[in-house]
Amino acid sequence: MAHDPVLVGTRGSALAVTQTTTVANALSELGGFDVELVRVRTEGDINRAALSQIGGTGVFVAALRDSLLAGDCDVAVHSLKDLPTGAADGLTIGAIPARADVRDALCARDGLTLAQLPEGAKVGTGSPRRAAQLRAARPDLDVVDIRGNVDTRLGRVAGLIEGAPGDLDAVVLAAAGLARLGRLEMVSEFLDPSLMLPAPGQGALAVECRSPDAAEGRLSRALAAYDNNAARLTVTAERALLNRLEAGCTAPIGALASLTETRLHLETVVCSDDGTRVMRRSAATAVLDEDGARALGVRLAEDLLAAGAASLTDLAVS
Ligand SMILES: NCc1[nH]cc(CCC(=O)O)c1CC(=O)O
Repeated sequence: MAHDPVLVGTRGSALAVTQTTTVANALSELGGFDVELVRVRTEGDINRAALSQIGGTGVFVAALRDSLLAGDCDVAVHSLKDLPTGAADGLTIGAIPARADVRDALCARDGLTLAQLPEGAKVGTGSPRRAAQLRAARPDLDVVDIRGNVDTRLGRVAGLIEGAPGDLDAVVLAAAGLARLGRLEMVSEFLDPSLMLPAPGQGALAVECRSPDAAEGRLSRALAAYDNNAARLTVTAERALLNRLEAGCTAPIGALASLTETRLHLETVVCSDDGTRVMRRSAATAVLDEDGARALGVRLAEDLLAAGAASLTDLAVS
């Protein structure tokens, strides 16, 4: 070998390894280099306490970033929705590949849809955003707070996974994660974004690298070729909105941008935790570059704040 392999950092969960393998193979193909996976154990994987007690989902990201900065890996692959919106010193997002299905999916017993779930049905989710929108759509549901990886969650649904003692009627998970794990057959309904607006960045991956490495060399060429313009613009708008609201990935906030040939459109929802109050807004721009996307997100966030969004949930707004 003329060159060392490019080291690709990943969390150890089945979903993370699947995602990272896809990314590593694509980069290898585009850049004509060998790749090697580096598994990084994160505090979020080791400590099963409530995420809010150990510093939010940022704990999944911090160890990967440390590993990048220490030179233990050359790129790290994250689920974009788990990546805090603030910049990390010395690091940059080198590529955002084409986005997978952005929707949330209901995985219910007996193939039931949301409308078909019986009154008072128990639906599991660990996400305040999903909980609030579920309650808004079906105030009678018993929304149960759950944690764990995708298979653990699916195992909580009665009769869904053989041998698992299901105690819930349904769970809500990201369609993208289920697809990557080959678990789409568990889905009883793909939830329309008009009912369940996804998390900012849902369905997208981020390939993070050291800032200088994004600018030159074999890795930068592969990253630039792997980057997808529609994914980058939509995710940039969604994250700019979240950032301006100074909210993290655990806030009851949904956002989804879409790109046509002439416009970038952004829709958002802010909910009270109990789902009794819901504020939905949208905006669009004809400026189809990253600055335009960022400006759109900021403008829509400010529109929300002016309309009193901070009274719905705990936004640390300035
Ligand atoms: N917070 C966990 C997480 N982070 C990314 C995904 C997979 C889907 C995606 O890439 O958005 C999931 C699982 C889920 O929400 O069901």
